[in-house]
This record gives sequence, structure tokens and C-alpha cells, in this order.
Amino acid sequence: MIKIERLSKFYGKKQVLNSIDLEFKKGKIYGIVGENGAGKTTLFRCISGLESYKGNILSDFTELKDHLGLLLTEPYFFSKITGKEYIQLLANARQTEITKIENKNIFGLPLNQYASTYSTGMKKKLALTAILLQENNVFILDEPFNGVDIQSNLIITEIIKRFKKLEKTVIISSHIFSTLENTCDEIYLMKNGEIINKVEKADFKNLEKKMKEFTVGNKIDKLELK
Ligand SMILES: Nc1ncnc2c1ncn2[C@@H]1O[C@H](COP(=O)(O)OP(=O)(O)OP(=O)(O)O)[C@@H](O)[C@H]1O
Repeated sequence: MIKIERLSKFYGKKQVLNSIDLEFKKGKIYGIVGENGAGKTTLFRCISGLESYKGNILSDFTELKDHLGLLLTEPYFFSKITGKEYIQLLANARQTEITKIENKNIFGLPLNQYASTYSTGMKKKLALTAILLQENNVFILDEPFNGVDIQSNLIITEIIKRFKKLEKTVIISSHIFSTLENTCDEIYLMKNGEIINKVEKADFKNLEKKMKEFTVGNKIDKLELK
């Protein structure tokens, strides 16, 4: 379990997260939605120990970061490292032994090519493969479906469902509602650094309807499209 209490984050004088309280349980899949700039990535970076913050982030683990796989929106790779070397590097960091990496290359990546020369979608798939093979207990996936082809999206969706069976904790952000609807047990709505709504699976349809009314409203009519 991960328990977040009164989490606040400032960049200089600008407050980006405002006293957030959240709980993430084992075997549950959580979605975080919110407008661009709402604070989703900052929240993920704080949980992953990449940012300083005010408040508490508690977990069942002595060091949460040693059990957590973070997929960033735009993964970065050193220029002279191949896909295979990257997977090996991340496995070594956790003392996880991976045999026959080629057999585990489920996205069909060119593992002997430099990762920095991969396309955007390929980079995301490599970063994801590497954290999957680390045998993490917690996964934070920042926009895992974005920029990735339909076939891979189907695979990612099934991996997330498998994680639920394996009692992992998964936290996903996405701007594509249907991907969260398919996988999540709960969705949190973020706005201006705050969690403004928590929605259970039974109410996902209502949430989508409300968001549509609220965000689209009559905005398109204003364009007076002809
Ligand atoms: N390093 C930084 N320095 C200053 N401000 C930052 C920094 N990183 C993020 N911010 C600000 O924090 C706010 C939240 O950004 P964040 O990236 O967490 O949003 P997000 O919800 O993930 O957005 P998106 O959906 O566009 O990915 C934004 O106003 C952003 O400008």
C-alpha cells in the first residue's frame, strides 16, 4: 500500500501540488486524469523519489523506489546504449536475472540498435519492457498508451490486467478515457494540483459524460464552423 498525506510541491513560488491525500492498494489499478499542467507527472515524480516535496509518502516497502517501475512520458536514453544493454542495465540495478532477453522482446524491438535512435513509440516500448522485467511491485505509467501503435496498446492493456491478478499496484495517467475505463478500478480527477474527484468503476460512464459536458459544452458552436 502507498499512502500519500498532505503532499504539496512548489517550483520556486509556484505551487504545483496542493495538499494531496491518496491511497493506492495492492492488486488495484488506478487512473489519474486531468488537463495538461494539472500536476500528474509532478505527482508521479514525487512518489518515485525524483522530486523533493512537503508532506508524507508512506509505503509497505523500506524503500519504495526499489520496488517501483516508473514509465516517463518521454523516456531518455544515453546515446551509445543498445536496447538490450538498457534492459540489462535496469535489471542489474535490481539484481534481477533475465535469461534470454530476446524471448521476452514482446514488442519486437530491434534490441541491438542504439536506443537513442529508436522512434518515439519504440522508446516507450523499450522503457516499458525494461521496467516490466525488473519484477517491480508498483508501476507508475505516465501516458503509456500515447504514441504507441494499436497492437502494442492492446498488449499493454493486457499486461495491466495481468498485474492486477499478480497483486501489483498500478497507477496510470492517460488522456484517452477508454484506455482507463478498460483497466482501472478507480479514477482520480486532478485539477490545478488537487484531486477534485474520485470515481469508482461503476461510475466511469457518468464521469465521461460529466467531463464531456464540462469541457466541451458549447465551445465548438463558438467556432461557427461552416
Ligand atoms: N521543472 C519544473 N519547473 C517549473 N515548473 C514546472 C516544472 N515541472 C512542471 N512544472 C509545472 O508544474 C505544473 C504541472 O506540470 P505536470 O507536468 O505535472 O502536469 P501534467 O498534469 O503531467 O500535464 P500533461 O498532461 O501536460 O503531461 C505545470 O504548470 C508545469 O508548468
